[in-house]
Amino acid sequence: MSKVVICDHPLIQHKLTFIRNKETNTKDFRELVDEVATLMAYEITRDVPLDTITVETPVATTESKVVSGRMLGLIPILRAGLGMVEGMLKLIPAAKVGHIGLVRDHETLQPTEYYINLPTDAANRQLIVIDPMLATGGSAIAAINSLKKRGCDQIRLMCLIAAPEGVKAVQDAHPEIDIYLAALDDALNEKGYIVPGLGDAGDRLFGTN
Ligand SMILES: O=P(O)(O)OC[C@H]1O[C@H](OP(=O)(O)OP(=O)(O)O)[C@H](O)[C@@H]1O
Ligand SMILES: O=c1cc[nH]c(=O)[nH]1
Ligand SMILES: [Mg+2]
Repeated sequence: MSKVVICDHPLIQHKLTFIRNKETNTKDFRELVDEVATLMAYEITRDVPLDTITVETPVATTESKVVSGRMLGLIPILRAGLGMVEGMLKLIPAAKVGHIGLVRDHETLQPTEYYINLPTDAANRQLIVIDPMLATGGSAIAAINSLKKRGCDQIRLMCLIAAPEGVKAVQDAHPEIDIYLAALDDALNEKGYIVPGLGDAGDRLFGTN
């Protein structure tokens, strides 16, 4: 079974409080999501393989580490996943970015894919699917299905906030996928929103609705 990692660094938990607060305006919300994405990028890349190279310091020649040639790819789920991309690229500037557009029907909660554009070498990359919200899990599962259909098999999932229902659904559908979260919340409400959550991530990021 995969692991679920809660990135509970104090700075992440602090910023998440302001992200949750309904009084936080769009500009601050966007900046905070960006900052938390940077901090989570640090955690999700903790196990990337390293190579050893020789480097000359002003004092001596020494062996030192660099991130190995293994390539990363970021796959934000549109729209809300976009809010986390720049923050991650600050730490992983060489990553390529692919996009999957999914929208969840407000009544049925079923996701529909309306767009996909991946790096041509996506199947050779370690991919990180990014979405602030893991609610029923339908969108994350659909995104991972889409990636697997195109030959990608190195995939992990990164979300700000998840409901237990969403975590279980992803684990049932894709048991090998590791999930990185800033918080695991209590439940879903009758409208499919995470409680306590943060509301509609896309609307809060882009000022819609
Ligand atoms: O786990 P699920 O039940 O599938 O719900 C989570 C999805 O819902 C939201 O997207 P939404 O459909 O609102 O699209 P948007 O990002 O364009 O607002 C969110 O960003 C996730 O993609
Ligand atoms: O709470 C939720 C659930 C799904 N999508 C959101 O943006 N928020
Ligand atoms: Mg939305």
